Amino acid sequence: MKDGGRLAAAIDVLSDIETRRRPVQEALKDWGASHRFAGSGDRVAIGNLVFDALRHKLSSAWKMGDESARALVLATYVLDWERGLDALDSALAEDRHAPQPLTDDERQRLAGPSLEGAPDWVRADVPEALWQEFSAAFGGDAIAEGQALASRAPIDLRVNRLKADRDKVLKRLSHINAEAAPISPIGVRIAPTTGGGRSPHVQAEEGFQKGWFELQDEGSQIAALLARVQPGQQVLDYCAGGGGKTLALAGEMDNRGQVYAYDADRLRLAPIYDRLKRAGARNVQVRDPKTGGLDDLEGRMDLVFTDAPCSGTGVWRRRPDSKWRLTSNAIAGRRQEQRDVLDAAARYVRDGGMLVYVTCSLLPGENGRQVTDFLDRNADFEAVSLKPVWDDVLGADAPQPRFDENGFATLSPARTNTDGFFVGALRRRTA
Ligand SMILES: C[S@@+](CC[C@H](N)C(=O)[O-])C[C@H]1O[C@@H](n2cnc3c(N)ncnc32)[C@H](O)[C@@H]1O
Repeated sequence: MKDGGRLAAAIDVLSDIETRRRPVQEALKDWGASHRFAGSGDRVAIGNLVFDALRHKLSSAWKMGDESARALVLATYVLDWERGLDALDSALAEDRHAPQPLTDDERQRLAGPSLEGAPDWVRADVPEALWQEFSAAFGGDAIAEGQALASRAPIDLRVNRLKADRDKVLKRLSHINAEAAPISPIGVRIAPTTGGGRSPHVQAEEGFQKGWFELQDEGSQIAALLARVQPGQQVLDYCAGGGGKTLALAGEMDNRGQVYAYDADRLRLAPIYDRLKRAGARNVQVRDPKTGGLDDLEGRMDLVFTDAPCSGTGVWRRRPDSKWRLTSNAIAGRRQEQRDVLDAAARYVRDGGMLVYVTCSLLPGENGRQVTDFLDRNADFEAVSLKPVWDDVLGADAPQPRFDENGFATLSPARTNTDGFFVGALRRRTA
């Protein structure tokens, strides 16, 4: 396919997503199934156009004076991909499957794109309904944070210390330009592609199959490292889901001690079994909510890790469609779940043990406020500053997250070049 056909396809897929409110991957898959002649390079380019158009939906619509799928895709090609107007004219002219030629208005807007007069949330590409809370979190940096959340994310890998070290993984992945991640001592990073570029398929690498590394954003790795788990400890991962954090915690324990992986939704736990096997993590016991309760763990855990359900505002780089779907009802629902999770998880912490609360949200109501409300309800817990832990585990010279007055940490794309994560640490006071 030529660029004209790819542009037309991206417009079709984006219209499908917008009009039928379909998940991006599903709409792309359907398009692929009904256009079998398209090569894999075409599919990648079309997918990239759609994802990038969603990332910059508000600012592109403002520049174009039009929020149609056509306007968003053309703006992505000319402005975000920096192909320019001449390339677009050729693409539209050379292919009979291409979209209609540019109108005078479109040409004018693409030639001199302007955000003049645009409100801050449009400049930041953050939904208007969330702007008040989002900007309260970041003050003068809010627009820069929104823009960083609208960029492409790198591929981050976590080296599994049970089976490999970072040098070994870097050597094996040098052909895909893997580099040491800037903050996590066990992180490996592959820079994001640009334009229609294809990301390497790291799961096809021998090192992945052998369990030397896992796909995991650097922010997620850091959240687990800040819990500072030690070999020999008793650990409960209370919202284990598919096991991303469980594996990261187990990777620090040298197969000594015990990790209990629990989730209220047994279907979410399903992938954990294969992942644990591949990683060689032998000290993890999965507790299925249907068959294995947690009563025997009450008051016994050195660390309870709660990677709570959240709005996912911190991972908009990777799931730009979720940004435009978020409703205030959904966020209110997550907040209630977070409160329930904290109250339930706290029961398992021993005297002097730690409760670590994590979200991939950047909204204060799901983060610091949730934890301080918990502290108000539970006088037997106290906040523990993560600042000294950060300096000790990651180095005082490493880029710093935002620390609030309790020493809770907020990582973000603009600040730490990671996904957005909140980490708060609490200790149960000794009697
Ligand atoms: C952010 S996800 C966990 C991701 C996972 N830790 C990882 O790193 O791959 C949040 C999880 O919390 C679970 N959850 C929600 N409410 C819960 C509850 N009351 N008790 C336990 N788990 C709960 C959800 O099923 C979901 O899998």
